[in-house]
Amino acid sequence: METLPLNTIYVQNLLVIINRLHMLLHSTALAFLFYYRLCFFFQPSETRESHLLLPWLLVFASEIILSFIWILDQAFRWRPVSRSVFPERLPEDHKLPAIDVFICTADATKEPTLDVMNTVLSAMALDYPPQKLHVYVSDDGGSPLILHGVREAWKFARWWLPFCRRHKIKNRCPKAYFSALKDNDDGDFARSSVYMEDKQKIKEKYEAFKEEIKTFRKDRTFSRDYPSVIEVMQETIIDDVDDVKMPLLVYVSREKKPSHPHHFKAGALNVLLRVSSVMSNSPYILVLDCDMFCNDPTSARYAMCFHLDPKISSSLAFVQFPQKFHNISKNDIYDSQLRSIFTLQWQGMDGLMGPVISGTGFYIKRVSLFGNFARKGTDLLQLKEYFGSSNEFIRSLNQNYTSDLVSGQKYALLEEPHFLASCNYEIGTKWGQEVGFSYVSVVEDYLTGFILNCNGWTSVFCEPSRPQFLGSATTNLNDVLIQGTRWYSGLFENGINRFCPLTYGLSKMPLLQSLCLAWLTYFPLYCFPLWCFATIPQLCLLNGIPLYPKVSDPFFIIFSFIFLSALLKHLLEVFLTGGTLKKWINEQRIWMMKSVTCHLYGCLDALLKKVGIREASFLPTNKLGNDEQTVLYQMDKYDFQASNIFVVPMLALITINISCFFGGVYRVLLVGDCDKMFVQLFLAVFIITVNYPIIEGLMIRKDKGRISKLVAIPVILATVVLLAFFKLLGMHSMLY
Ligand SMILES: O=c1ccn([C@@H]2O[C@H](COP(=O)(O)OP(=O)(O)O[C@H]3O[C@H](CO)[C@@H](O)[C@H](O)[C@H]3O)[C@@H](O)[C@H]2O)c(=O)[nH]1
Ligand SMILES: [Mn+2]
Repeated sequence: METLPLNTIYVQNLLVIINRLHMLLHSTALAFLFYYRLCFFFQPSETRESHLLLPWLLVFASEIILSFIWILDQAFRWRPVSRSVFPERLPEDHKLPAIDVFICTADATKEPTLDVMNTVLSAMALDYPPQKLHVYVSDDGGSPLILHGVREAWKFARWWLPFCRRHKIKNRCPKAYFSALKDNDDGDFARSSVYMEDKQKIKEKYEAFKEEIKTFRKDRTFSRDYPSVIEVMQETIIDDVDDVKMPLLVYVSREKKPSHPHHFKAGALNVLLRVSSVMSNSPYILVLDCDMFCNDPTSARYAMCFHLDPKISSSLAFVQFPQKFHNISKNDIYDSQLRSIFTLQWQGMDGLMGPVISGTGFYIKRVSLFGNFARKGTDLLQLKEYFGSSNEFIRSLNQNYTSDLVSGQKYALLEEPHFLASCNYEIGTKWGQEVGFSYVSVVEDYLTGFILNCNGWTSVFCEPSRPQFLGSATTNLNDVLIQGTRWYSGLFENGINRFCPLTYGLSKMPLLQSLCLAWLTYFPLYCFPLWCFATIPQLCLLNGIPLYPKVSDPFFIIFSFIFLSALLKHLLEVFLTGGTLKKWINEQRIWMMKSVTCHLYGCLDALLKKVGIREASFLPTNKLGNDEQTVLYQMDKYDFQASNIFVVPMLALITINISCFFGGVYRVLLVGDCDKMFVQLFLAVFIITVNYPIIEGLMIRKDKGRISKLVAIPVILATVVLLAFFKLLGMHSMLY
């Protein structure tokens, strides 16, 4: 029936009440804390407990930054919602709009060809009319391996797609399907012998396909200089598969020149955006990272439940599915799943203007990426300044456009796509600025989403219980921190450039939405308070300088309340999203580890980029599982075989905390001022306890992931020497 809604939205009322109550209590306590600090600074200096101002200033600055990030974070908790969809109410297949799928790959050594092809196959097998589905593979490495892989995937798909359709297979990524332990995916057909026969046959085909990809060898040339290659897979093979309806499959490797910036993934997506315009020109686009396979074929229909909903569709830019990963361990020591973002914060934004783009797993409306071109009118010259000089592309902006390339089956005529995929095409145009995915930041996903919000576009977050997409998360410390450095650099950079959410953003969207976006750009600033809290109170403890109220002071209650309220709220959120006590501790731990390392490097990188000392870079993550590392991760053992720039700060900080704790206890026993120094003693104990795995990694573990003594001993010695020096300095300054 026409009148039944395609989707519904619920406000999570209980959570709203809990959140707002907590906001009220916590912010009141924060107000008291500020009052306490300010009183100290306005005291006449003779009556002050401590003569040294600098440590107080640093600790207060840290408290200000933490409170600032906390306030921004509350915007996510203001109005969390959830949604459900009714795909069975969608119009008939022939009325559904077409979809282009963009799959990006960049590096055939880090992104195994077979896995990329599994993603391609899972996308081709989406439950959607095949003639309305067009899959484009962007290969940023220009690798013959990938091209060969795509050709083979096309051949295998002629078997795979009918098999999936015939038996209504849920798991349409062949690798995942064949490696599923139980046959729970076989559905109603599990016992039919026809199915079992078919399964055996397709398994053989898959093995042959795997073999074909494995044995293909071509010397990889690591050149950054090659012309574009575009190949449309065609129905040339007439074998024993009869008349299979196949989606379009296109391989695109854009032109690359060393002299020409290629803008990483955003650049690749923009090329696909243009090339696809003159081929299939579908109104909706699904973007996938090469490792994000479709775990469930229904996502396209689910997305259409929003895009075709007349109540929201006119301003709706995209439907975002959560990033989920197939390689997450139970306790997830690195929080590789980004729990808070995908189970909490995106629901929160969904209740406002909608989540930002998460890079992969979103269905976006093509026109939303074209900026405000509609307002520029139809002046051809102006349009060319905007979109570049391809007449064919500009014709494609017209909704009724049908490409000669596809409709006439004239795949040989690929001149226009090559022109659109060339290095020079974008020169002098608005691509990467006002049109397409943004080049301003390496986190093109965040910034493109931000700009969409600024232009008034909204989004929705769709999170069915069965994950629609599954990718590979980084699961060793080094990769986690390198990836983090790239993200936090990219995010923080957007807080200090002209797209600052609190200035530019605030003038263009509702307050709460801009606060969420501001949280995303400013949370890398955690590095400052966490470095301060791991050093300043400890050094002061060593020298008997109090920074916090005495236990007998009423303000002690305020500080304890804030500490407990933050921890318990986090614990509650972990529990409510299906986590355990262990998961909670692990999140606290990795938060500390990340804050003192990759948050710091990310912020520094962004600052250096701003003054022009550093260039943007994008190291794709490793999607090849390393067995040893995977075992460590599965056993909840931190893999400290990481770069020294990450391990050294952690070691130094834990050394400071341990030494200052013992030094502090000794001093307190000698002087008898435990009342005054209690908070600082407690803080050191807390940090040591949370970071216990570092001590274990150094003293107890014997496996490959332990901390190497060769690195540790010099760091510890140097830290202790510095501390002794500092202690002497402190005594000196107290005497005089
Ligand atoms: O020059 C490049 C670099 C990367 N990629 C592709 O971009 C995708 C994401 O790269 P990945 O190495 O997996 O980085 P992640 O940090 O895991 O990616 C997350 O963060 C990115 C922003 O930093 C988003 O673009 C991604 O969608 C999001 O999953 C992969 O498919 C790559 O092949 C390119 O196409 N060209
Ligand atoms: Mn990835």
